[in-house]
Amino acid sequence: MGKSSSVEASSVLDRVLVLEMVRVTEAAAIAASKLVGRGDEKAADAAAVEAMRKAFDNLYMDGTVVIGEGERDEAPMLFIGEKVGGAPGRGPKIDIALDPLEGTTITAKAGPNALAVLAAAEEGNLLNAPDVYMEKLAVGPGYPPGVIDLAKTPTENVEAVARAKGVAPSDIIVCVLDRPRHEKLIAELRAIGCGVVLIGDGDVAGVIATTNPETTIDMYMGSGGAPEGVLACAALRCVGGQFNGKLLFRNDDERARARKWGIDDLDRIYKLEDLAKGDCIFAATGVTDGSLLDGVKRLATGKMTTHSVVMRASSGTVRWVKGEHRIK
Ligand SMILES: O=P(O)(O)OC[C@H]1O[C@](O)(COP(=O)(O)O)[C@@H](O)[C@@H]1O
Ligand SMILES: [Mn+2]
Repeated sequence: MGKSSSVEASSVLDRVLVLEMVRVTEAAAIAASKLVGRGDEKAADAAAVEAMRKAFDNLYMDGTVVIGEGERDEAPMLFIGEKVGGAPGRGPKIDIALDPLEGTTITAKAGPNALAVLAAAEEGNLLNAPDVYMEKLAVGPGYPPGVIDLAKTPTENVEAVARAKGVAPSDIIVCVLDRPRHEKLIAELRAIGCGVVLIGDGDVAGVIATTNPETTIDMYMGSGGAPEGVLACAALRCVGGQFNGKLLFRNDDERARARKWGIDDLDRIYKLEDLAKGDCIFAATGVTDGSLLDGVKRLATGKMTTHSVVMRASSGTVRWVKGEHRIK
């Protein structure tokens, strides 16, 4: 663990068949899609979890969930530490970070950008992030290393990105989760003239949006789930971009959780490679239409379509996969 060279690490992931990961996110997205707009977040999440759990059985790997639905006592399936994959004790040892339904509320309300998501890496390469909040700061590819710095103010970060992009700070577009806790941040950004794209939920898609010029989003700022931070980092490792993240603790119980997962420095600012290092795979399937992917569509022809992406850090290959499935 940790000591293998990147060549060895790559061959470990090769054996898992990168493309097979898409079948897992497809299964979760299809299951959740039946609950789109039905107002039942829990049912949608449960459907995605169950389908993803089952789909893992078809993969030749000895997988361990390192980021999942919660701790063993609070999640019946896909809890942290759960073994997944069809070759326990035999197949390659893979760590899995997952969010079978990223955007439960979005799904319940039929909003944009709900995804089924997972990341896979060689054992030890994904941060075992506790289920606490994380302060996030991200920018897409093409900027000088270190252009963003969470130790600096939002204004300073916008100014640095604007300078590097050769535009005025007021030309910078920042994506932020629409939450009362972000009032001050939003006011600061608007005071310097930034465009603030407020999203209701789904910061995995929000962070990844910085990598796609078509979204016009330059930066991502604000706090959201730490597990979602690690998932987004796995994607940025594949397509480029920079990320800073800092765990936020609301009480001693959350601090104790972090220590339990081996996190000693509670004030650390994590960079991209601290959260997802070495080779890794990121896969996602759209549940509802969004900036990254279209959602699951049931057609009158008796077919349904899915849209997925699977990418890999070592090669930088990004594959867009359109699936056509028979409706059973
Ligand atoms: O809603 P909160 O507590 O602000 O948490 C933000 C987190 O919730 C989400 O918006 C949606 O998370 P779920 O997958 O649990 O529905 C994430 O994208 C984000 O990181
Ligand atoms: Mn989520």
